[in-house]
Amino acid sequence: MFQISSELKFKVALRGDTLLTSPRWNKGTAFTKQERKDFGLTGRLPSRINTIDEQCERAYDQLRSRESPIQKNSFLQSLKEQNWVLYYSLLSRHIKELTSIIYTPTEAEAIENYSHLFRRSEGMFLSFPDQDTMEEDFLEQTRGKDIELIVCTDAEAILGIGDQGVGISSAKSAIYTLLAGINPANALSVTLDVGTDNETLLNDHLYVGWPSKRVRGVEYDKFIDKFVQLIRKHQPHCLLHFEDFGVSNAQRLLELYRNEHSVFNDDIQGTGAVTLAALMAAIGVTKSKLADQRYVIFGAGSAGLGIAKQVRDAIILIDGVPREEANKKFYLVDRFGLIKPSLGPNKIRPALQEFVRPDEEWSDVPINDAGEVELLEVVRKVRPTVLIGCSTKGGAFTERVVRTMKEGCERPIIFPLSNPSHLVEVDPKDANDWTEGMALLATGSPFPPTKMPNGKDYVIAECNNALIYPGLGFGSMLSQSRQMTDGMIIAGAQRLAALSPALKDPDSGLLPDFQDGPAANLEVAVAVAEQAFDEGIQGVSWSREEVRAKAEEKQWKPLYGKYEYDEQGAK
Ligand SMILES: NC(=O)c1ccc[n+]([C@@H]2O[C@H](COP(=O)([O-])OP(=O)(O)OC[C@H]3O[C@@H](n4cnc5c(N)ncnc54)[C@H](O)[C@@H]3O)[C@@H](O)[C@H]2O)c1
Ligand SMILES: O=C(O)C[C@H](O)C(=O)O
Ligand SMILES: [Mg+2]
Repeated sequence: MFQISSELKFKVALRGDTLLTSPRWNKGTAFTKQERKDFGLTGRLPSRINTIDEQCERAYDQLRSRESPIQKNSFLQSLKEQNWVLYYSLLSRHIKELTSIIYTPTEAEAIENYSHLFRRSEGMFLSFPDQDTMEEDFLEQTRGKDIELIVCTDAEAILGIGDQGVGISSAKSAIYTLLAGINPANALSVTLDVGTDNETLLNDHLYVGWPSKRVRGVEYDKFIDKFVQLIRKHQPHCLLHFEDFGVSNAQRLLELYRNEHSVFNDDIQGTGAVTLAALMAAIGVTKSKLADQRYVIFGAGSAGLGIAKQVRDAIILIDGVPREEANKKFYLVDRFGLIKPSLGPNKIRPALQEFVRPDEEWSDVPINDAGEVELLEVVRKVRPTVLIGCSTKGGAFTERVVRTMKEGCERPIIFPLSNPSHLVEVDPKDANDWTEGMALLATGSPFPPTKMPNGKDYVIAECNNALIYPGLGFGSMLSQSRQMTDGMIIAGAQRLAALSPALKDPDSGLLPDFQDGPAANLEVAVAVAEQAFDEGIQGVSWSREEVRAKAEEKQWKPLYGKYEYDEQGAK
């Protein structure tokens, strides 16, 4: 339980209703008698003074009275708008249960219904038609603030549910606070509204975003560039986290900006890192090496390519395999089947080039009516030891695919990572049954444990980038590195893999449980910051030995401090 710390003291300049309606400073019934007097609250609050424990108990009771996950999500969203300490304190007490409510999978439903559930805006909205005032609008909200983190999205590829216009995903930023202790006052989520191609939204008169087709091409690039340059100018030290951009922009934008600023693409790098950690744990169980695996990746979008590159880089670094040879261990399959040259340039993004398989290799393999090599045929020929799904195609790993894979290897490593839950490529229970309990499994959304043939529970690891991106980001913010390098990301993944419960008990989950997300992300952050020192790119004056202490000291905790009224104080 959190204690009220007598050490935390704040000078606050808000009074009365403005204080009660500030989620950052509001304490509700926890304001002390003295504070009520000093801040003009005595007549505005009922008499009894509650502790944070009592407030959490009340809020949890109210939450439980909501039946469906989306109702609970709305309740928690309101709570966040009222009182940050109470919101994060409640989440911290029930991390596993409530992460699935504020984040994956329930957030998908909240995002899809964003315009209808809309009550109060959160974060920043920068809309294409208002780009002339972008700088003023940005400064209006950020002037005088120390913004350490900006999570931005253009919402073209939200989870696996596609283009959601301004269906904001502020949960990513909340997870930074919950799992890595980023001060919510120093974080900002930004929606870059460049329109939407989602017809349902365009035809919905309650849609709150800019009701226009998506801007693309040069105009889009200029708009994004204006935003990035604004950040470089006014918040040069902040981490810029890109989330859920469309496949044609995600990798491109990352490459464009990653050497200029501390930029991070979660779907590419966060997913690559958490999947690498889960794979390291899996090969720890099978006592093999990353370089010994044959990888089939189904869905060659941001996540699929991010995973391929991350694992390939680890094979080079850890197993000492040359790049060309490492590339050959991967088989990428997308909506047009196996990625091979005869698909033509329109179906192969330039970023995929390194992983294109030669046509000759497949001349003896059956093709479908469209001339494509389907997943089942790839699995038959390759006999993969690792099968990863990030395709948004629920159920794509059919019984035949899974059983065929099992024929080719003793312990198939199967990670159906598409979110939300209904898009999972295979239900882990089925994958477990079809492989007689031999599969090593991890999913993107949370799933309950499944039974092994011996009656034991098998824990399904949640291989979601939330288990690592808060730590990666925190490590970079802590060390004030101007870049998030590949070395920093691999260091974070290795640290997470070392925490795998499966290394002690092979029937345990491949990754730490989400309940342990804060501890895991702290370890990741420490590893990342230490690596920044090793690479000599830290921007701080303290030493590498102090990393852990500095990390612990910097973490924001959901605690009420003592307030003193001061006209020059915080607002
Ligand atoms: N577990 C995690 O941490 C995590 C992280 C990122 C993404 N994801 C999930 O992975 C999925 C993809 O995300 P993304 O960011 O890469 O999206 P994306 O749009 O960049 O990529 C999706 C890819 O899947 C392909 N695809 C679509 N339909 C297909 C089909 N029927 N068969 C084969 N391929 C098909 C698309 O052509 C595209 O290349 C989403 O469901 C997302 O929620 C999970
Ligand atoms: O948001 C998530 O749950 C993970 C990932 O970023 C995704 O796009 O699915
Ligand atoms: Mg994402």
